Amino acid sequence: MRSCVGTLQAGEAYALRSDAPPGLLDRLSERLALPQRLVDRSWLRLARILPPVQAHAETFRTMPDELLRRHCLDLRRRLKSSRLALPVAGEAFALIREISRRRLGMSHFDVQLVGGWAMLNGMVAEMATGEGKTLTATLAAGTAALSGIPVHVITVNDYLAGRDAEAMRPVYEALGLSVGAALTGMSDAQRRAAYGCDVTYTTNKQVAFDHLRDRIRLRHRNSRIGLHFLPQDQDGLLLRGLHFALVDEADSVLVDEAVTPLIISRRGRPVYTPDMLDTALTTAESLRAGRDYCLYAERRQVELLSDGQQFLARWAQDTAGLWCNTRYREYLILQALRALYLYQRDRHYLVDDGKVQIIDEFTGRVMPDRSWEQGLHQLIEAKEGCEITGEMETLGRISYQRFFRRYSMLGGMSGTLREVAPELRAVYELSVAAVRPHRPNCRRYLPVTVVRTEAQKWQRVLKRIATVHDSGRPVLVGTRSVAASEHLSGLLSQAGLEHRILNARQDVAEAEIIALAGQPRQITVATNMAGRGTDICLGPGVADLGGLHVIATERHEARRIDRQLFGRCARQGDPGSCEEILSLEDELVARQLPGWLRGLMRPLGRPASLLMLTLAQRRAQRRSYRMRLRMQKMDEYLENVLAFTGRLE
Ligand SMILES: Nc1ncnc2c1ncn2[C@@H]1O[C@H](COP(=O)(O)OP(=O)(O)OP(=O)(O)O)[C@@H](O)[C@H]1O
Repeated sequence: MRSCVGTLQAGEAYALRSDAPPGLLDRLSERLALPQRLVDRSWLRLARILPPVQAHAETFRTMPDELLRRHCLDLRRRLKSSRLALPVAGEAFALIREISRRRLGMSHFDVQLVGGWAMLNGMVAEMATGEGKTLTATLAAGTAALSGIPVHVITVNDYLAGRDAEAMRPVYEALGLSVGAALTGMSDAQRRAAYGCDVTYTTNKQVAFDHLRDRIRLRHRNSRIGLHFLPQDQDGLLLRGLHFALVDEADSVLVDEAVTPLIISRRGRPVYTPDMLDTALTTAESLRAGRDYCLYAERRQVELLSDGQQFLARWAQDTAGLWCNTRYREYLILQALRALYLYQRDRHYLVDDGKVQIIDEFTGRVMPDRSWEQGLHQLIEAKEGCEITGEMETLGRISYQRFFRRYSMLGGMSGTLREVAPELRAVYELSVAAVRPHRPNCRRYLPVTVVRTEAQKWQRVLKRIATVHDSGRPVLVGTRSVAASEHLSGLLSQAGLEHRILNARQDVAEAEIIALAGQPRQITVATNMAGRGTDICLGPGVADLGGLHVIATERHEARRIDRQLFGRCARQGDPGSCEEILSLEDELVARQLPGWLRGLMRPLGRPASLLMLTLAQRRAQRRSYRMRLRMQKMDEYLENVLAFTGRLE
């Protein structure tokens, strides 16, 4: 086996592609392109991988292990010289398939071969949830790595990255390839070793931060020539450059998460004293909504009205110091209003061990290193009675859009890509290939239930859980916040229904909870942590009873995320069912639709309620899209401005 550690050598290039933003034509095509047009035409072209794989299948099947290993060495040489051309790549796919059959007991299906070929050709493969993307990725990652290209397999969280690296390790090792995982909490040396492997499993946050750290270290040699001739002492670098990235859950990583720039910062001294923060909070509390200020929950913004400004001006006459400065005073009070009314404990953040920890809205996990900017974090700390930390000072900044454009080769996969196909094309020059399912999907969608109040909703949910539980089937209930999952857990305990709960507060036993979630009569309540990527295997006899039943208790900002939750059931042709039990008091509706519209439509019954929910979701999706565009423009602006004043990485 090859050595696992291969840090960057002096004189070796730190591979990087130009990250120039897309031009006018790309933007135009994003506006005009219909998702379907981008998606479907590729199937026939991609299916050309099947004949060469079949041609080698029989030979490899009868080859003893030792001979297969020797053949592997020969193939590596030919892959390098052929630059991943179809016949040799087909042979590599056949070899990986045979090794996977021997080591994992799973032989890639034809549709997975097509998916793997799409990824190797720089496309994102849309394969339905449960179609086996983890195994499919070994084809593209293994073939590229055999040809000498370092591969990063990138996913959304540490649990999935670690799980996939371990699950697929036997295949890579039998191919003579080293495999590592670069995860949160590892030392620099451990992560460097992981990036030195032929195939590295990691998360988008980890790899982008590590690249940003490298760039900060290389700040004085940002030119492409400078990166080609690294001096001897550059062994402090973590990565070997950005060669080939295979992005799992590509819509989440490349689209949803692209609204937040990655910032490396260092904790500075506190800007505000605890007294100042307390004063800001008590003064903000004495203002009245509607008269002094207006809350815009969907944008998480507050506007100070003229009555509020006058009230603060009068109040400031009796104070001293910075409060006498109008701009400063109004700014801090606005931040205090946001901290008080727009950021909720157990929904947007947790208080753990006396610290405020932000919850990632998409993954449901805590982000231990993150903090809000411009006094907001400190105001929330004061609100919760925590110790006040210092403000963060920015050392380096990069957007995901810019980061992923720097890979020499980019491919990916997800179950939910259609809606974002034009955006992927315009921003990353990626096309989507729709891969057919291996077996027809047996998922049953039960009718949506919409009730008026939250209390009614939880009663319905409880009733449904009890009914499905009595039938012997396992149930997975998805909630949008830690608070909601704990509320439902309380109700279940009162009703004497044994259950398990998976959320940002209780993530230690994640693998064990997931392993049990498909067993007969099991009830699992989970936030988004049990969304993407989670593979719930059915226990004995469960398929005969109808498989896993999924209940969604709230809609997400994007329909794609709801579909990911439904995708936990009915995988690989298994039976399974899902339903939504929603209320008109759910946050999505309250945030996205004005009160008058909700009042007008409420008496009109179920069709109007459903329409409201769809409208609310559409508005939220459009808003996120606009935010991403703004983020991209901001990125371009910063790049232009900093070209004169010094770069931020
Ligand atoms: N070729 C195969 N033969 C047998 N089982 C397979 C094969 N491919 C995948 N599986 C099984 O199918 C299940 C689903 O696989 P996996 O979790 O990779 O799906 P996925 O497409 O990544 O799902 P999601 O979209 O939810 O992330 C796993 O239990 C896996 O072992």
